Amino acid sequence: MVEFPRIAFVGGGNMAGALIEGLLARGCPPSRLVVLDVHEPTRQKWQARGLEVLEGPDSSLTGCDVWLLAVKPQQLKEVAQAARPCLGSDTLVVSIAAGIALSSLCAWFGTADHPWASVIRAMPNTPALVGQGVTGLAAASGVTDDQRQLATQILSTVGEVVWVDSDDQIDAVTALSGSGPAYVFRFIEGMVAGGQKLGLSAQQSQSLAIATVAGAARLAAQSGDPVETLREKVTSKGGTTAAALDVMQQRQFLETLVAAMQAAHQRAGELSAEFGRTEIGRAEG
Ligand SMILES: NC(=O)C1=CN([C@@H]2O[C@H](COP(=O)(O)OP(=O)(O)OC[C@H]3O[C@@H](n4cnc5c(N)ncnc54)[C@H](O)[C@@H]3O)[C@@H](O)[C@H]2O)C=CC1
Ligand SMILES: O=C(O)[C@@H]1CCC=N1
Repeated sequence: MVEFPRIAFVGGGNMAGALIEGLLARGCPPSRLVVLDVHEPTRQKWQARGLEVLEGPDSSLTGCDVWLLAVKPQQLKEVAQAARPCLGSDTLVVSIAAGIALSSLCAWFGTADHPWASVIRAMPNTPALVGQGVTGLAAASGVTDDQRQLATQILSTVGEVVWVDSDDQIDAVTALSGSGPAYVFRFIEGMVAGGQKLGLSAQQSQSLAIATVAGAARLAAQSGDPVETLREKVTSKGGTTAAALDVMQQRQFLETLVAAMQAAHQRAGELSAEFGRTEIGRAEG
């Protein structure tokens, strides 16, 4: 990125932290970043890193090119209502909140008659913290190509970006890669527990499990082979891997994973129904 845009993080918690650390690690000057957070220790933490911090919306927000909304879905509507008067004429609003639809965001930042056009929904994940994230993005119909490029530039500082065609698909992205690191961590926990049961120490099991997951992911990314082929290459006929995979199949490992993702997807829809109502834009429009 030639020049970093000025970005306001609305909510400076875990996920904003992953993105901020990623941006800083990639050379974004702290002076380009603003954090608005109601929690004083969080503000102090970012202030100590050289960022401008705000307790509530003010004109500093108006001067930012991008607002990156990183509060909980439950808080977003109220936050939008409070911050809306500070929008600049060209502010790009990027929300990472799970489940909150583009149509709600456009209504909250604009009015029922004139929804805010410049809204992007993004779903990053926590490996952003180490520059290995992946973010799914969908844009409201009024977003310009330059604004898409701006969002791509920001999120690609912390990993890959994948644009999808519709808002609905962001709920699927959430269930796959947004929540996905937790599935992988659970998988590693299981491998560590298994290693210990078989006589390895916790530390040995953890080193072996993490390196195996990281190495297998890299092989899948770099090899030209489909993952099915890679799996088959590990699995000798009548060997140890086949014995393990048989148990996984008997215990419906794949079906369990798919059902878990469906539950995450369903929860995204519920968050939208519970917290994505659009009355603010109507009432004040
Ligand atoms: N944790 C994850 O892996 C991912 C989370 N997300 C989304 O990111 C968003 C944030 O999640 P986390 O960072 O995990 O939550 P968090 O609880 O760590 O951060 C939320 C922050 O918002 C602040 N806050 C609360 N009310 C506020 C207000 N009225 N004005 C300003 N700041 C306020 C809190 O003090 C806190 O620092 C959520 O919407 C979540 O759906 C998206 C992708 C991945
Ligand atoms: O659990 C959640 O709701 C958020 C969204 C994706 C990851 N964490």
